[in-house]
Amino acid sequence: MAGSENQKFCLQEVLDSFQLCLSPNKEVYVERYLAGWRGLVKFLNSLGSVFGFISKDAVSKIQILVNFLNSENGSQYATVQTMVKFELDNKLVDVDKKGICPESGCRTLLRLHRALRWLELFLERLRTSKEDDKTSVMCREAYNESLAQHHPWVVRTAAGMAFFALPGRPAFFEVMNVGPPEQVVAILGKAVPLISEVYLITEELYLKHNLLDLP
Ligand SMILES: CCCCCCCC/C=C\CCCCCCCC(=O)N[C@@H](COP(=O)(O)O)[C@H](O)/C=C/CCCCCCCCCCCCC
Repeated sequence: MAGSENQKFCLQEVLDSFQLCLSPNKEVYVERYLAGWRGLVKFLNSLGSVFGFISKDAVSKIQILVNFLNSENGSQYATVQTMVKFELDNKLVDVDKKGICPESGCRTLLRLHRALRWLELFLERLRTSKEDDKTSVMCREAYNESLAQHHPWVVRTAAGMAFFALPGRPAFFEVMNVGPPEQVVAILGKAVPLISEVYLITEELYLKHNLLDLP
């Protein structure tokens, strides 16, 4: 993973990772899920240092999960489903909010899972946007509908300031490195349902085990 966040962004790679992260029986492979996030972090890094605090947080959460994957219990972290079962069975999750296991796999993945909902909402807005629509507005609306509800004022304020630094839609599409706008829209048309499916599978699993508000 070293240095991979600084390589050139490729949306197709991100799409492939999220596609490959679903097993035939709809389990979510953690390694592929994280590969998708690493690709997104590359994109964020290419937008400039103003997004550094966001990228740093995402990288640290990816790293926590990579450490679990590389640990002696690594095989239990192969899919989100096996991770949830393993951590719950072994009381490694702070379900009673007592401050134990503050960095469990379940709570760490939950943070990325909530961010995936932001991504889904943002990409859907981008897909249906017009040439002079503002990416900062699309990003803020998607954030307010999702992640913002889980962030304290100070994080919401910092995020809100960073959104102003987003490039306009044409420059944004260029950084996406996919081709002309019609091609960007077409690839987004594939990406959004895929991301939505991964999100829904994880959401249902977390809901079933009452894990959606882990501290
Ligand atoms: C396909 C190309 C277009 C889209 C590319 C999007 C690239 C986005 C890449 C990464 C997204 C960042 C994911 C952020 C994860 C945040 C997890 C989180 O909620 N962390 C907070 C809570 O953690 P704990 O304290 O409980 O451990 C933490 O406090 C957050 C700190 C940083 C601020 C997060 C703000 C997130 C704003 C949404 C992302 C905006 C990116 C804009 C780029 C288009």
